[in-house]
Amino acid sequence: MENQMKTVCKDAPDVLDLDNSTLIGGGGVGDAYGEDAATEDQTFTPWTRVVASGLELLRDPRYNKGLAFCEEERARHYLQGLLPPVVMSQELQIQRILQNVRAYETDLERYVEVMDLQERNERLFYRVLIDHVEELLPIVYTPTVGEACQKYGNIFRRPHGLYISLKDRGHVLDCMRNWPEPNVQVIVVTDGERILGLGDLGLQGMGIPIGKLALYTALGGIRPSATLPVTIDVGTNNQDLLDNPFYIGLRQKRATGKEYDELLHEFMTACKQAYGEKVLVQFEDFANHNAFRLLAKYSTSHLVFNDDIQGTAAVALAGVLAALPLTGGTLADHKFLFVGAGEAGTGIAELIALEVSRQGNTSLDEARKAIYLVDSKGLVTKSRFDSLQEFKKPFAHDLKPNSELVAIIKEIKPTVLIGTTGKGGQFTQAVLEEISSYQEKPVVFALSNPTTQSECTAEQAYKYTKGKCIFASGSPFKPVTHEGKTYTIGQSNNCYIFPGMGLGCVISGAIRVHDDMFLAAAESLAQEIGEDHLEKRQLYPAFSEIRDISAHIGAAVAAKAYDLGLATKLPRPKDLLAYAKSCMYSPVYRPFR
Ligand SMILES: NC(=O)C1=CN([C@@H]2O[C@H](COP(=O)(O)OP(=O)(O)OC[C@H]3O[C@@H](n4cnc5c(N)ncnc54)[C@H](OP(=O)(O)O)[C@@H]3O)[C@@H](O)[C@H]2O)C=CC1
Ligand SMILES: CC(=O)C(=O)O
Ligand SMILES: [Mg+2]
Repeated sequence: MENQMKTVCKDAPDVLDLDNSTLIGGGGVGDAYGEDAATEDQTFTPWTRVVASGLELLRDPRYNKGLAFCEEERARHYLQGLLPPVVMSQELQIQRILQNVRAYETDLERYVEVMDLQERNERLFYRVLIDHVEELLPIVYTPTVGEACQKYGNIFRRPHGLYISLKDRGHVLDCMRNWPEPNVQVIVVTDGERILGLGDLGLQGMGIPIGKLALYTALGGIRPSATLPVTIDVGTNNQDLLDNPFYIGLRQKRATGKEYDELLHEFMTACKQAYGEKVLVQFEDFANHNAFRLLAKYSTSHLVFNDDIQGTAAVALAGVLAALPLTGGTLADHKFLFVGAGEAGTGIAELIALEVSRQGNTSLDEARKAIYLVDSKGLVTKSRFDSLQEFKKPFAHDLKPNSELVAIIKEIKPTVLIGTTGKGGQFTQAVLEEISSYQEKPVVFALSNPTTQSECTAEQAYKYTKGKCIFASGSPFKPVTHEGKTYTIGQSNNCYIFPGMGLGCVISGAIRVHDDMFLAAAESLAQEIGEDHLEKRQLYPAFSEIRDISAHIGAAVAAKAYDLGLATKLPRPKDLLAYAKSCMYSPVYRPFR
């Protein structure tokens, strides 16, 4: 039985590791409950292990099987009379759930239904999600999760995850200790300031860490009990939310400066205190003025990465690598134009430059020369150097200022156009016509999420380039038929990367995340694309294959961690892929004794 125990008393031992029946943080050997270690003037916690039964069992989502409890289990666990007489297989339960989900009129209703299931019967939730991932990913993830975050206060039913606010300063660790799971391995944390391309949603951004971690489990096989979604509430500058009576966060403007930094630091420190050195912390949907500096600050002391900067970089690089057989040439033969020069844009730009420099044995600066950025003020040029944010400076070119995208494309003639603006519709008809006027097979990625913020739709991309482009998007689009040929739209979304990245870190016991681990993840993902995919211009594999793909990515990431001396799980398994697969959580019902 997984234990639910936690330290609630200052004088009691710090961390219980009941799997090993040893005490970490004080006390004698085998003194798992801290009784011997406590002196007479200290209080200690009277720990008990309880076996869930009866209604408690039915109400515990980790163990509940609903109507799937068999007769013997019902008898043994005091469930008789608490359930209707029918015993239903998990397969039939899945069919019933799907029928209900499909009957709703809106995707938001489907979201509420599916997330309710997560709160009721965790294994059934993951079984349905894994077996029907292509249908349900757009519900639990982009685009629907965006709408859910916008309306989170209104659809709020039960708390899920950890809410840490400015009010908790000085006792963040206590908040973390209130979380019932002692063996957390992956934390996804946001402060809600840049939720997808929807801006500042404050505490309502919580839907994102919850959704991302559901994918860590469903796509990457991380145990649900090892995942912890966190939202740090420092207020919001979204006036509509502040005025909304149903808003669930602090009703104040965002804290900044020292106040912000101290809370974040307390949180980062508490992560390690509560879960040890090797807990993976994924920064998610922070605004870029915090994202880059938090990543720089904590990447040398913690196992952290920023999904929007680094995860996105790996998935986009994988897509470009996969497109090379169609475009011809090598990565170094391409010229890249990024429209949107923030976390996603410059993150991808840097990883592409790193890959080019590795492949060609050239310097990073040399590789960056083929990469151009456009931000809200126009082309990133040397003339703007002094006022540019640090992360844009390496890509400033000696060109004249220009804020007109078609004119910029005319001048630079990129072969790869990548949108990461968070602003829908930037790839207009004129933009798409221009890039296809000189390029036989332009690569066009519209990466902004959710669908409403996409730089163009898949249909527009194929229509305005007259079927020439090789297109991918951040949110899902249905296949497009243009002049009799049907194109499958690959979803260039970091959800292809972070589950495998997490798996790789966990199975190797990695202590730090290194850029080479993202290169390894990108190369592994690109290898999944074969001629049959390229025939349909599909740059990413089907999500139905994703668990196997995550295992491959996990093995590649772990291998890199071992090669770099960053892995602590020794000896290194001989067959990392088999090991990765063997570690993955599977949500089949377990028989209870
Ligand atoms: N597909 C995927 O996996 C991912 C997609 N994304 C999506 O990418 C988008 C951006 O995210 P992120 O990079 O973190 O956000 P940032 O805020 O860090 O960056 C946005 C960038 O877009 C620029 N911009 C805004 N409006 C325009 C415009 N009209 N023309 C040109 N540039 C413009 C901004 O300019 P300025 O610097 O001047 O403000 C900024 O450089 C979001 O929609 C997000 O959902 C993000 C991560 C992963
Ligand atoms: C996918 C993602 O992380 C984003 O849009 O922010
Ligand atoms: Mg994100």
